[in-house]
Amino acid sequence: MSHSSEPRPMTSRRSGPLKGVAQVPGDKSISHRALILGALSVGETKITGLLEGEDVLDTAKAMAAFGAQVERHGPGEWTVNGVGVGGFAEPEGVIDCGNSGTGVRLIMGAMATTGITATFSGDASLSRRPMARVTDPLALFGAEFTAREGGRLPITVKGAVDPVPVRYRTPVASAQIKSAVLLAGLNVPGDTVVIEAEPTRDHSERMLAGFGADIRSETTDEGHVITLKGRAELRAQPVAVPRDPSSAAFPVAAALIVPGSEIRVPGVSRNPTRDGLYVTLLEMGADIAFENPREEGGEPVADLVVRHGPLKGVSVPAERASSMIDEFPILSVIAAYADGVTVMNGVAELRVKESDRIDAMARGLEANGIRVEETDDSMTVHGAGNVPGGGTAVTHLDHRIAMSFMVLGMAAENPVSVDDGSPIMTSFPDFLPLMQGLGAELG
Ligand SMILES: O=C(O)C1=C[C@@H](OP(=O)(O)O)[C@@H](O)[C@H](O)C1
Ligand SMILES: C=C(OP(=O)(O)O)C(=O)O
Repeated sequence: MSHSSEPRPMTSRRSGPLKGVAQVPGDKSISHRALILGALSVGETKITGLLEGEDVLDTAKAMAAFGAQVERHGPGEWTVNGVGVGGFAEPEGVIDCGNSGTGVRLIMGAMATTGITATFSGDASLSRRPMARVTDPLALFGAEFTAREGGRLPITVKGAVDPVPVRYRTPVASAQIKSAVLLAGLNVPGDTVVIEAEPTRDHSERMLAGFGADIRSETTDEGHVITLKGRAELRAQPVAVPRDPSSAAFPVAAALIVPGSEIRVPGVSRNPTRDGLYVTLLEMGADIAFENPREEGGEPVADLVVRHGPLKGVSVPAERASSMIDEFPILSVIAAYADGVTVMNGVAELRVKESDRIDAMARGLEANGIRVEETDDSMTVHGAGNVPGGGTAVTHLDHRIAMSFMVLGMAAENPVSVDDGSPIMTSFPDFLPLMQGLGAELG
């Protein structure tokens, strides 16, 4: 589902106190993985709470194109009857991954060690993003690639017929690179090893173990080392997808900045590899309680209770970046309402997301009266406690930029607009009604 719809301008306005319960959607990272591992398993995988955003629906279509039987039974309820590790059929058409870096990179990994050929494409945003970061390690298994200039999509992958195991150190902190290599390693004789300097989100490792793969993670002098035994047989498993902490960040941020707000966000994943925003918000003095901590679908979850209150600027250390990599756009909005300066360090990866997120946030915040400084790998927001607003931000096909500026407007002196809110459908299809239901004024 490449993003071809007409641009949808949106505006948000200063809102009264936000109140109520925000039922945010299922986790996007876990939803992709549930569909892919379901397709690589023998038997029927029942998924509940699947995110039905465009990114994940594109992965569902891709799994069907590779031969899995993928069916929707009701909201968030899906089944996947898999073809087993190594069982992918050659797809007839081009695999269009739309706006999704996770989708295209993980699926390329999953098919790179099967002896089939497939061509992948994406929308204008995905076609600008670097793919050599996955095609380089996948080539070590013996797969071959034909890419557009600069290693960009569209890319044709000729899977390795006799793949060899790989030991790979990721050059940047990226769960997508790690996951692509591990998924490729499933159909390889012997151990595939991924070494990362800093641990990144570990949903692939958790879910692979749940589906019966022999996988272990350890911290050694080399770093965080993950070892997967290949030629695994995956067994279908039920997957209950927890709610997405990256999506929860938007109503949470809105409640923190709109005076008088108090909201509840139930069942949000508190996986420590995803928790950096919440650690940072507590350092800023945010009033957030984590109630009923429990385990759901193999992930720690809690109910968040969030109240408006004063916030102060902080310095976010570079080591925390990977545990909140998608939350810097919304953190920069919260920082605009805080007292003092917020510095975000070690965030160079933001430049190669759906947009250059440092540039997109800096330009949009400036257009709304906020002072921002940037370097190659940092961003500094000067909070003054109030936001003039009145500007229009350009979203560059980036859902998180669109939602961040919609939240900015909810407490600004003047309305805040975006040129195109349609990319929100990739990760948070109910964003608009959910925020309106809490009392936010946007549309
Ligand atoms: O593995 C994943 O599901 C994701 C990993 C991150 O990307 P990188 O691996 O490029 O850091 C993140 O930004 C993306 O939204 C989802
Ligand atoms: C970076 C993101 O997703 P992806 O890389 O899957 O496009 C995101 O959702 O913020």
